[in-house]
Amino acid sequence: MMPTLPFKIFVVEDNEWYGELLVHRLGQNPNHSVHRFATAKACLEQLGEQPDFITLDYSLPDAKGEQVLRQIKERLPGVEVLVISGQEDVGTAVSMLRQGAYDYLVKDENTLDRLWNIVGKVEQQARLRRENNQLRRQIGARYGAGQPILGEHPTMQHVQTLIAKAARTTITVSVSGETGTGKELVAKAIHFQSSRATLPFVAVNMAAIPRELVESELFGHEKGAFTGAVARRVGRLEEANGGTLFLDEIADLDLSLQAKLLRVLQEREVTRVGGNQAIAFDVRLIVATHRDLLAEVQAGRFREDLYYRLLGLPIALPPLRQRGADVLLLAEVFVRDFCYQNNLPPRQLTDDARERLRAHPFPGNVRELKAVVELATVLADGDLIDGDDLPLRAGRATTIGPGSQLSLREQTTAIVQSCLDEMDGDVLAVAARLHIGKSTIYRMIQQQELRVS
Ligand SMILES: Nc1ncnc2c1ncn2[C@@H]1O[C@H](COP(=O)(O)OP(=O)(O)OP(=O)(O)O)[C@@H](O)[C@H]1O
Repeated sequence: MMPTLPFKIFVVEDNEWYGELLVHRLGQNPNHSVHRFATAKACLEQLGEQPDFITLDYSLPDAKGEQVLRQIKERLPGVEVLVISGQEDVGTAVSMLRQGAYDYLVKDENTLDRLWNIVGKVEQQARLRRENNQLRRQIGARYGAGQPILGEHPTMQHVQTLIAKAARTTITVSVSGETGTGKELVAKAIHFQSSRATLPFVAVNMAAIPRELVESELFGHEKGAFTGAVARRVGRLEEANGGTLFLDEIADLDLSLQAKLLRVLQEREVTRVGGNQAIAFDVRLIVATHRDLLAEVQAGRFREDLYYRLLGLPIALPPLRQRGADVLLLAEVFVRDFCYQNNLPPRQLTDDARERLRAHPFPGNVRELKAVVELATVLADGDLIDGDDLPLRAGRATTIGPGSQLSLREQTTAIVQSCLDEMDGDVLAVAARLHIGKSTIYRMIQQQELRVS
């Protein structure tokens, strides 16, 4: 049985006698916590208290009902607002209901009874919603939504700190890192640690959708908008409403669509393809890319204005080969989980297997490591997983030198990093050894190209 939280009601009514009457009636339910405000301003200032229900007098001394309702709905879209008016006016009633009011009552001898019934109904709906949310949270935690991000390397600890900070607000987050470094996992972690955890998490991979379909996938379309649009389709943005939209491989978005996305994000309204009605939405945006987005901007392939709109809080995931002993920690957890899920007796990595894992560059990062150790677990004959059981392919060359497939910039970073590691993070000594400016090294550290353990 879930605990019953008090049902918080705000009564906004400037007539003191009538306001107290409402407070008294609503306070007869011991589970109600009722507060009265005589002005719109006083109520709006206290919205941070997250009321569950608001009764709003249409004619307040400092604002009209429409204005107050709009401001309440902008800040707390989920709260139900009941408008109470001194006189019957069908036009006003319709307009308030259109703006999202729950109901419209005229002050008469039946108001208190009708109010009591309405509050009872809203309270029951809110309780069911809370229970539903709690169950979804539990299911989410059990079935992967709350999958932990493993890693003890300082760079990964820093990532964890940034995730926790990002989760506290709705700031846009841009995650970067090579393929398989865990960008989607980070996006999910932010979502499931945030207050939106029980609302949708919608992931869209820009690289996976045919170019001509991206627009309707994101923004939706009306029936008949184009050949093949046989029915109306809600876009992914609308689908994510209230929750989080994760746009993976954002650098693959066409320039023309970049302009449209920017407009939609700025206006917080989307119009389906072939439609003419703007639909307001509220989503937290997380974007990811394995490319250097700034370089894409410089090359003219990504709009600068969109880049700044999306940058928000940047989280850079280091490649697995730069996470030291994390590779072993991850490997052991993957082996243990795989054995458990497949009813196999527990299996251990031999020293030889551990050494080979440490030495492998893992161009496919954590995804590759997981596949490798899971296959090795299947291939191993006994309780031990030996080096020869590991299907390690000669991956992308990461060595430094003329034959390397790394870019000049990546090779430079690798050289400076290895010197930094060797010299225990002594920037001045590294600068002297490599004949480069210390500020260059500090800048690379600040931009998280280098790490100092
Ligand atoms: N730190 C980690 N701890 C545990 N599992 C991880 C970690 N990082 C990645 N994984 C796992 O590795 C796999 C790949 O992760 P994910 O899909 O998040 O990577 P990605 O960077 O989004 O990849 P891509 O660039 O190809 O889209 C997933 O199975 C994920 O659960």
